[in-house]
Amino acid sequence: MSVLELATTVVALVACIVPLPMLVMHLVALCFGVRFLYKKVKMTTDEKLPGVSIIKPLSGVDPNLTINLDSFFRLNYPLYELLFSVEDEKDPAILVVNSLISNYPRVDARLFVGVDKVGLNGKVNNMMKPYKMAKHNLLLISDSNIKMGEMMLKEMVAEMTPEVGMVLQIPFSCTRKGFAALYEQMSFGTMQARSTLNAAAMGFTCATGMSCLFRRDVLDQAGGLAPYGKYLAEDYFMAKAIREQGYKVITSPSPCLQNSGHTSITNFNNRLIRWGKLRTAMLPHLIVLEPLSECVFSGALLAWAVDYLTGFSGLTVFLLHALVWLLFDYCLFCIMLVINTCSFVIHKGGPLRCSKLEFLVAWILREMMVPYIVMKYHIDPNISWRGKRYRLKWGGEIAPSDPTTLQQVTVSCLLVEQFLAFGMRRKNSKTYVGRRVDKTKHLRTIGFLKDKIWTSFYTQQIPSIFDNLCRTWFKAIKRTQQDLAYRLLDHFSNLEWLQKFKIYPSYRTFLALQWCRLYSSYFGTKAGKKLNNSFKSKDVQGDLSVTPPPALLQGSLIMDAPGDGLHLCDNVEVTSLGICFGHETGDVICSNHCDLGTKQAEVSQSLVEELPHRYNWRDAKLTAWVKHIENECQSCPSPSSDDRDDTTARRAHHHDVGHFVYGLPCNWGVRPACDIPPTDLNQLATITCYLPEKVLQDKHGFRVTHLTRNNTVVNAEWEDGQYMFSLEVDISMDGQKQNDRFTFKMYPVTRNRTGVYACIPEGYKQEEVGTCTLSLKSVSEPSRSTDIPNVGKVNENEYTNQPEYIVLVAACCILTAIIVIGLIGISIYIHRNKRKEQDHRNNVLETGESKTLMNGHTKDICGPEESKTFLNGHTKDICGMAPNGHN
Ligand SMILES: CCCCCCCC/C=C\CCCCCCCC(=O)N[C@@H](CO[C@@H]1OC[C@@H](O)[C@H](O)[C@H]1O)[C@H](O)/C=C/CCCCCCCCCCCCC
Ligand SMILES: O=c1ccn([C@@H]2O[C@H](COP(=O)(O)OP(=O)(O)O)[C@@H](O)[C@H]2O)c(=O)[nH]1
Repeated sequence: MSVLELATTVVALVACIVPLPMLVMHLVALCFGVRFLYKKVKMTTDEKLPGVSIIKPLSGVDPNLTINLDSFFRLNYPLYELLFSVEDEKDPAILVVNSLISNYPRVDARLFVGVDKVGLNGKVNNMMKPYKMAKHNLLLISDSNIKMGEMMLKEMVAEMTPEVGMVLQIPFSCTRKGFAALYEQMSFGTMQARSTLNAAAMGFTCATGMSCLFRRDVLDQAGGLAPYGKYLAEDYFMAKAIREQGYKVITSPSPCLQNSGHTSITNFNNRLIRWGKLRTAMLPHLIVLEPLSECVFSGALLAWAVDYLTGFSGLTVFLLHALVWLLFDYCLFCIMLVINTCSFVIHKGGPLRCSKLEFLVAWILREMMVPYIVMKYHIDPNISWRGKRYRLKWGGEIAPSDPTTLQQVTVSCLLVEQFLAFGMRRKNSKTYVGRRVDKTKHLRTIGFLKDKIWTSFYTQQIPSIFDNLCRTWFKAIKRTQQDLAYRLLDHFSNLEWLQKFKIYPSYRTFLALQWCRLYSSYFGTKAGKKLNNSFKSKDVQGDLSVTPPPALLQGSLIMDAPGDGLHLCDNVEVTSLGICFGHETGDVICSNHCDLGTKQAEVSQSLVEELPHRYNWRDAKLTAWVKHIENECQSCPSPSSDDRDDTTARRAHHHDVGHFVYGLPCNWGVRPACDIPPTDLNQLATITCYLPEKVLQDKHGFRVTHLTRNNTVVNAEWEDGQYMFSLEVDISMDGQKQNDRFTFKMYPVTRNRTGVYACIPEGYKQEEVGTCTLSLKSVSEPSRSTDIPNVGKVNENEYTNQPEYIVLVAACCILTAIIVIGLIGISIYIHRNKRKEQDHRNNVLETGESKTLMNGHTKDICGPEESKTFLNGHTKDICGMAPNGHN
């Protein structure tokens, strides 16, 4: 046996052992899980309970934020205070918190705005103010996406015995609608639960800071909260410090229920990738241990080892291993559902909320994702978290990340916006950068203007690509669109030159987003990168991020090819247009931003007629069109006197004229309307208000009224340049105000909530607005049982018939089929090779090439068994074949 063979055999033997600790881990998780999660907690009487300060660091809103925060106002605990904190005064979460605080005047709750920067970790910075101001010694840090059961705080405090310094909740998640939510819950209920339960059983510090209660004085002895700002996994290091003070860190039997309103598989995988990066940076041995603790890797290793050592089919071993693993995971998941998720009623051995098939599909999908996730978190040390980017160092400390902080992203958007608005001309040259890329499929150059004008992107054929990229981009910086829009809006408002465009304030947000969309898709392309580089090249003078240098402002420009805006958003149609005139001084005056008002339909029509020709315009046609617009603009009233500069306009030459055309929502002048799709009882309803752009431009407030009960459920007032919302407790903002519409979520839908609604802007009468009706999809209410309230009950069909789910099932089936076929193919190939080898050996024997055999030399022909036969002088059955070729 060669050294290599020997080494391989040793590795194979070790590989055979790997599943054993995993088997132990599975068993420990099951046994400990049953014993631990079902244990009866000894509660202290209310009078003896210590006060608790609950810190809720918030950053942005999601559809479930109101329900999640609301659960903290309803805790069954005698003495506690709620300390909310946000970094940014423009954070929409402020609206949610304020409305809850006013709904629960008897709960001691405060909101802190602004951070105390003690490091790079945004969460720690955000928590510093409440940490300093907390009244009680027991502190509970609880993430924004956590929904708390009424009794959970008591349960956690009950575990806080004198020798304990920190009590953690095992991460789990609420049962929510959709396959992505099942995927998330299944992942927490299997792989993560296995590790955390094992860690708890064996006394490891497996701190997850989503929900952790600790003694402030103990942490203060270790320097307080501030030192943890330098880590991203502050939870792990805080737990470590508490242990080092001689206190125990233990786990509470009630899992922490994450209940984010945005569930998507990609989002969740990105979270896993982020966490994986943190764990392996602070505990490098997990680089090896984590993959080994995954079914796919340990199964593959075992399959190979068994095949190598015994020749037994690796595929069979792999599938059997996966089957056993699946059964363990299934049992653990059932155990984790000990809490009838989110109804907060102990429900022993809770049933699966999905069919076994759905569980299987989610499980297979997760297992198939594992190699991708593991690979991803080893590739890139940069981390994006809630709009901030960090670079991880070994040991767990963080540094500012390489490029693309939010600031830079914003600036890049701005670059595009300037690029779009002003065209891009190299200094002292007639060549426009845009021409270099006009051959790509994303771009078109308006025929005859080619030499002068760089046109915008051709979006007609790729709106969905734009959308996807845009979404990815927003996700990457972990900001809601609304959130980002606020920032951009802010940024835009400060640009003097942009103000000259007189873009309606409410509409700027939309434009900002569209520009960013363009940015994200365009600079993602090869051509875009080139272009981006030329932006940076020294050919271009001036600091583009501030104000365009005069040299760039001269000449023709076009902001958007006529009609392109139409395709960026479903409900947008070109109704407003203006003309920018190049001025002798190099300044740009964009005048005649004409409110087309009643002419809207007419002008839209004329544009629509132009659309087919828009890339083949002749000079004369353009001139005619410009004239037409000018005439239109002269005849319509301007919104304000400084809005027009007709003198300059008329002075300008046509070749200096560029057109900017942008879309306004179709319902510029139409009456306000709303929409509520039919919803099941106890489920989530979506109320969408469609407000005419005019209303938004004039900064009217509006209210959503439940006409059937004559009750206003949402009140939006325009204050300090933004809408301030007062929402009923079961209503939350969707967080995605789109252009002319606002979406609100109502949860849970009760019978009282059904009926007719209207979104009524200030100054409108009820009769002037459209109404919509919240009706129930299914009439029958889910059955109630006495011991298990139906709050957490999920409709049996909840997971089915969803496109995402069906696509995933299909994808899983196809992938599984490919893998199985692939493995079978490999097995057949190996088998055939073995057969060939065998045949070859036999041939060798037959043709007598191996005369050595007769002399008793056996090497190189057969294995040891056959050799023996030969040595014994038997000529039969050598290598399974008689020398004469017969068996
Ligand atoms: C051959 C068998 C070997 C077995 C090896 C076991 C490998 C363990 C595998 C996975 C560990 C999973 C740990 C679960 C935690 C998952 C969540 C997570 O990673 N959270 C981190 C980040 O949390 C967020 O950070 C920002 C903060 O603000 C947020 O609020 C947080 O939620 C968090 O930092 C995690 C810390 C725990 C790391 C310790 C992991 C040690 C696990 C050892 C368990 C081994 C037990 C079995 C031993 C045989
Ligand atoms: O820069 C940040 C990042 C996070 N958080 C808060 O930290 C908590 C955890 O954030 P997230 O849910 O994104 O973390 P995850 O659980 O995904 O690790 C939430 O309450 C956030 O509002 C914050 O205040 N500022």
